[in-house]
Amino acid sequence: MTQAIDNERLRRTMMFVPGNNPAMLKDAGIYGADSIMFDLEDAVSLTEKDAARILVYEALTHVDYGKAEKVVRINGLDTPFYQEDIKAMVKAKVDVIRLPKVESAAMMKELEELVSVAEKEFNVAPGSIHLMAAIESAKGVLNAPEIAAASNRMIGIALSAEDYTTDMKTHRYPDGTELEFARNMVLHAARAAGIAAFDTVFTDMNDTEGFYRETKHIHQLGFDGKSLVNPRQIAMVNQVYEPSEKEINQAVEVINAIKEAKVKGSGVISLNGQMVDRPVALRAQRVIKLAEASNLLDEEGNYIEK
Ligand SMILES: CC(C)(COP(=O)(O)OP(=O)(O)OC[C@H]1O[C@@H](n2cnc3c(N)ncnc32)[C@H](O)[C@@H]1OP(=O)(O)O)[C@@H](O)C(=O)NCCC(=O)NCCSC(=O)C[C@@](O)(CC(=O)O)C(=O)O
Ligand SMILES: [Mg+2]
Repeated sequence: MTQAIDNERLRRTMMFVPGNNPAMLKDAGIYGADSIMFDLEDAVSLTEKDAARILVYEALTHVDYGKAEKVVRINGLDTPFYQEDIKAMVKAKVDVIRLPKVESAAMMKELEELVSVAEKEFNVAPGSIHLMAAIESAKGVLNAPEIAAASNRMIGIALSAEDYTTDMKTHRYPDGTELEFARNMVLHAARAAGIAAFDTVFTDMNDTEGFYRETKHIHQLGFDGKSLVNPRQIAMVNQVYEPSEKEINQAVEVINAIKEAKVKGSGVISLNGQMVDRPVALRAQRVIKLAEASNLLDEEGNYIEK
């Protein structure tokens, strides 16, 4: 049985941390990323795979990462490393295992099976380790809907544009046109399966303007957040996802109107002449969650200026 997945959890920022870098592993929790993604795959050279696995295991079992969600990107199913990776990460009770280069639901099912076996072997609560898939090829994009629905352990799927654009025989352009189809497929597949959607990494640390433009774009599309490679990117993503004063005040009004209607036993709510229905209420709840994460609400739940 899978343990409950918090689909409303904020996952704006999922920061890669190379698994072979002890200093980065030790400090990864201080930057305030919603999720920390320890990497055993492409940030680690072939000769360091075993050492990185041990380092990440030690970090997961000894370092306090506070409220951050702990994710590990293991090596792919076409490598000699993934079985040992799965065993070690399950034993360390990581929150989420991210499988790279996923092209089919069968790959996620294979991962699920191995995780279940490891949970038994290491006496870890059955169903407590959650999963996510990285979509990095044309085949993966076309199969995104079945991948997203492959397991009830899934928390989300992510687009990985560096490998994807290579597979598509192109590269990344500033306007991102080459990613639009993939972004929309990943997003729709995630939403249809009721899980989170993560946009790809942005690798030019000096192009702040380009990073801001891309983050605004994926926020508008509806992504939950982005994979990141550097702590300097966290504040900008949080800023883009921060609701405005107007949005917060409207959300507070909606939530208060719903509370009032409940007290009166009324099912239909009218706010300033507008009917408030379920989608409006759900959007308001998300705005409140984002406002809380940005410390923009006081104890009574009203907007406070920073
Ligand atoms: C980019 C750069 C070299 C820049 O270095 P810089 O030296 O200029 O960084 P600075 O800003 O100066 O660092 C200031 C302070 O922050 C510390 N710090 C920096 N980065 C930190 C971090 N990540 N975690 C914790 N700590 C960190 C640093 O140690 C220093 O600490 P201190 O000395 O104490 O002040 C560095 O960030 C870095 O290595 N990033 C991770 C790269 C990585 O993981 N790549 C693989 C994942 S992508 C991939 O595989 C493609 C993909 O698969 C993706 C998909 O699937 O989505 C696809 O296909 O698309
Ligand atoms: Mg990749």
